Amino acid sequence: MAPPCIIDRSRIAGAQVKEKDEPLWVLGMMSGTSLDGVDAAMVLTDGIRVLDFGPHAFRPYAEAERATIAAGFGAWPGDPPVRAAAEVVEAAHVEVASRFADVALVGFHGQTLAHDPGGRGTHQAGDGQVLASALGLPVVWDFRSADVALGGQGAPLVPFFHHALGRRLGATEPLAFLNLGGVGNLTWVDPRLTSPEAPGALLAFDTGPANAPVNDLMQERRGQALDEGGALALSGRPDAEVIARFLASPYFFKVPPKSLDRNAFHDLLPWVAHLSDADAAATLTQAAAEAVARGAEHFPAPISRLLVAGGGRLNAALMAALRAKLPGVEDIDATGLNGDMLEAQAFAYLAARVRRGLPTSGPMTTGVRASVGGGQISWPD
Ligand SMILES: Nc1ncnc2c1ncn2[C@@H]1O[C@H](COP(=O)(O)OP(=O)(O)OP(=O)(O)O)[C@@H](O)[C@H]1O
Ligand SMILES: CC(=O)N[C@H]1[C@@H]2OC[C@@H](O2)[C@@H](O)[C@@H]1O[C@H](C)C(=O)O
Repeated sequence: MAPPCIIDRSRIAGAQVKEKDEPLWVLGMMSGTSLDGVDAAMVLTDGIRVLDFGPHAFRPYAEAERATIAAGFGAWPGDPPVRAAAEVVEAAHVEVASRFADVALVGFHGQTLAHDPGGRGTHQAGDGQVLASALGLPVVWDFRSADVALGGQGAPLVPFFHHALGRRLGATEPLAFLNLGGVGNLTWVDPRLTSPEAPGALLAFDTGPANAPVNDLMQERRGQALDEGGALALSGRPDAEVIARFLASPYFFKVPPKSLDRNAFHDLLPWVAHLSDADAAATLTQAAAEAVARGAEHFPAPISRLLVAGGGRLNAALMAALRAKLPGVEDIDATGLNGDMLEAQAFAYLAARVRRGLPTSGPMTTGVRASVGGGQISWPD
């Protein structure tokens, strides 16, 4: 059962009749591939500029909730485990959203259970109408389907937000944003171009597995969720043969835009089965950095700053491996942004774009044929 909603409803009616281009406080929520929990963050935005950042919260999944969602990995709408997974996702989001006041609009990503853009499509568990009814707020959700329907990868979607951030930071030359979640994704941005839709403004794609393989290893060998700080990886040595085999994977020879399912590199663990815990962790961590370096070869022009967001930036072994391979690697927190909340903030920004009818992806971010606005809006009953 969702807790009572404390959202200030007196403000909502006003928000809904506001001019579409007026800035709104939007609550964005993301449940990422690592299944640690729900990130929620407020952004003041008109869907073009990022004007301010508001409060944020993290709502971890309990062990039983995580197991229920994980049982739905690989499942498609209508498959038996999906209903239970979606109910957990919806309840957790309602619970965390209820902690915020003065929300005018919600951006709800949901939890990706399966992603096969060239085949069955993409599937995020969680129904935006359930949230809209429970919260009494308009909710933008189902951000990826329209892009996939038009031939796009449906991911990554954060790049239009990265473009807005590049401009907010006052950058005057190309820079890149790297997200190190369960999967990695990289966005090259030219902030001199005012619109993310302008040809040459962006190039984005998933780099490969980031934290997911090392998390899986830690779970399997040590019963731990992650390699805290990268300590285990730092005590080992990467295995060159495994790295070479990894880099021979067909994914690295695909030209971007391209995207990955969390489990796309599931076969990595058997490849390190013969290694000690430390060497296996070092190898999987190095592999994530090598994948990013391969990705950077696709940049249309050199960059001097690579801003790293996502939980992987807290892994010292991963950051050291990246710095050894690429110039300009910085923890994005050093710029004043919040590397833990970037994806949640992105879905706030994208929700504001959907509300205004603006595109959320384009040929150079998802490979979609033409710029497209994903997302549907559900209204409170
Ligand atoms: N202190 C830490 N030390 C090492 N690794 C960490 C630390 N904190 C987080 N991580 C790693 O970051 C992961 C979580 O990152 P994040 O929250 O960015 O992923 P996500 O949003 O769930 O995934 P995705 O971006 O792929 O959807 C954890 O599962 C862990 O592997
Ligand atoms: C299908 C899906 O949910 N993909 C996620 C995943 O996690 C990271 C990477 O793979 C990225 O493509 C995407 O998430 C971010 C938020 C995005 O769409 O930009």
